[in-house]
Amino acid sequence: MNSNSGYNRLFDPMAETGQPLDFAQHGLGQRTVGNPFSEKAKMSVRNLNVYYDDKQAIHDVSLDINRNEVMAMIGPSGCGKSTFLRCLNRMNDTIDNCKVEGEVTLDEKNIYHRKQDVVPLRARVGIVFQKPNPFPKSIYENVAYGPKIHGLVSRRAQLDEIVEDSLRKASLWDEVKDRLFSPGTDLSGGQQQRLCIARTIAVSPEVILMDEPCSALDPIATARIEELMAELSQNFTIAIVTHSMQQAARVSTRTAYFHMGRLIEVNDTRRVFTNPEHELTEAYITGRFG
Ligand SMILES: Nc1ncnc2c1ncn2[C@@H]1O[C@H](COP(=O)(O)OP(=O)(O)OP(=O)(O)O)[C@@H](O)[C@H]1O
Repeated sequence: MNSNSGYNRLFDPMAETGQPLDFAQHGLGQRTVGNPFSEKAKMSVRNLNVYYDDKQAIHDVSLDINRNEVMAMIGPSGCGKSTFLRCLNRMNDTIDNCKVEGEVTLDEKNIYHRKQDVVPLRARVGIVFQKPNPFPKSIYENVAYGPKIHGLVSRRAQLDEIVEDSLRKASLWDEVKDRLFSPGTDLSGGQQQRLCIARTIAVSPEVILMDEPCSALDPIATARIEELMAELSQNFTIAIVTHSMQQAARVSTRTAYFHMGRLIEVNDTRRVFTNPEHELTEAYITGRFG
């Protein structure tokens, strides 16, 4: 990749003009490089634009997320990763000043269709947040709540089975099996995050969204969650936003690089971290900005 003044300016877009970089002027952001599309898509996003009041946070993003893959979303702070992720299960609907345009499909059905009920949608596309947020209820109730409200069980024995199975899949069962009726909030941060993952799994989602799920955790708890992601990807489709490039490299099969609301590059994770196609991706992964 050549070094020239235009290229160098990309590393510090504010430096010369004091204005955000004009992507059109640099011929950037007109088209995502790499492989944003796939024939095995579980979810497809087309021409997504997202605004907070008049400010545009996502610009014309199109991307497919495959069945049983772990897709990592990376990029500098404020580039729109979380906004994009929240569009995948309409969590942005809960933000008053947020407007979403474009199409997002799950198994080829538009999730923004006016007849789409968001409650079953969010059971099919679950989300785990940055900060573990167990309900102020017992460990058991945290996991049992979703299956109960979604009417997935009719008998107590069935519920017990789902709770145990979900806690096992979240790699937490052995640590909590003797204290299922103590408060979820008494667990350590890492255990609470695994409890939140168990809660998400309990309603049999097809896709799990994770928004920086390890940022509040220590390295040991982080390693547990990362191992878990590899196991979960055998049964679920996972999209994860992470600030940690090491984490993206460790857990994901494909990586999407966002920059100032644009999707710059999507490629196999190994390719992104060893031989990125776009100069902006290269600048980011080599630590020249972000
Ligand atoms: N509720 C909101 N109201 C107004 N602007 C918002 C809101 N949420 C996000 N934004 C803006 O939208 C842009 C994208 O934010 P977003 O949180 O999606 O980025 P991000 O890449 O996830 O950032 P970070 O890595 O810092 O979490 C930013 O400019 C942010 O300030």
